[in-house]
Amino acid sequence: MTRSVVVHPDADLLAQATAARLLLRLLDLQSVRRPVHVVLTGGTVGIKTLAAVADSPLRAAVDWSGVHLWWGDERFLPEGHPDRNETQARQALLDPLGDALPQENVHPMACADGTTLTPDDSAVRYCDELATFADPGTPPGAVAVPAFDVLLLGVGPDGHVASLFPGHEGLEAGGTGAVGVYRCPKPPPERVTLTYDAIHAAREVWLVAAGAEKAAAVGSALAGDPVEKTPAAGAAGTERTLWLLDAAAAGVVEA
Ligand SMILES: O=C1O[C@H](COP(=O)(O)O)[C@@H](O)[C@H](O)[C@H]1O
Repeated sequence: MTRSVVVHPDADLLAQATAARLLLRLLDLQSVRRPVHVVLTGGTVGIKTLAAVADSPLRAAVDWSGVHLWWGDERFLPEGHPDRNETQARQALLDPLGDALPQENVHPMACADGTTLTPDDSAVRYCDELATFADPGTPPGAVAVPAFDVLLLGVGPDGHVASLFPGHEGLEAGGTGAVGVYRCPKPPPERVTLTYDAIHAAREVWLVAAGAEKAAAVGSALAGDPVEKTPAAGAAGTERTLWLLDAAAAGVVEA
């Protein structure tokens, strides 16, 4: 597995460069395999990146009927809630893609629906969905998830990725692809997240972070601090782990 760090001048250029990188990666992948599985992230740069994908002329070169979209985590809120990562991703990218992206290729985590459905229930449903698309070659005992081609992760100022928060439940969840998490330090308190087992099944993990408030967490993760302190330190793909930063998150101080 290779790990690289790429630094861009600011958050806008980071989002545009990440979008261009993702679109070119999809084009490369589509010349060798189908379907391609991509995991989306929420968060500031994550959604900015999706908007940049929608705005790029390169988006027309991708065969979206061969792309499946998943989420790394979700805020457990009612359907259409503006704070759901899914809602924000739909507005930024999925709606602009329109019919080019078949709805059956879109795999959101189940919403709070006003019944007794819990984040745990939503996670169980997601595990079932993940298992449906798992590689036939998944070894016995490994979690049944697709070998995601690109898994995008935002990084919180506290070093959280997906909804894996420092010192919080979910960090130790193993043997399953997704879990419900409760009492999260960042609102909303109830969420659903992929586990490290699912993240580690990805071929490529791309961590995107912008802003000086992320610099300490990024530095800690790159230094290899324990995941209990900095969950981002534990995010890695089987083939490649790519850190995509703006200068402020990289701790670059202007002279
Ligand atoms: O709550 C979340 O936050 C993180 C990071 O968000 P940011 O706004 O600080 O960039 C995000 O990666 C995650 O998907 C989301 O649910």
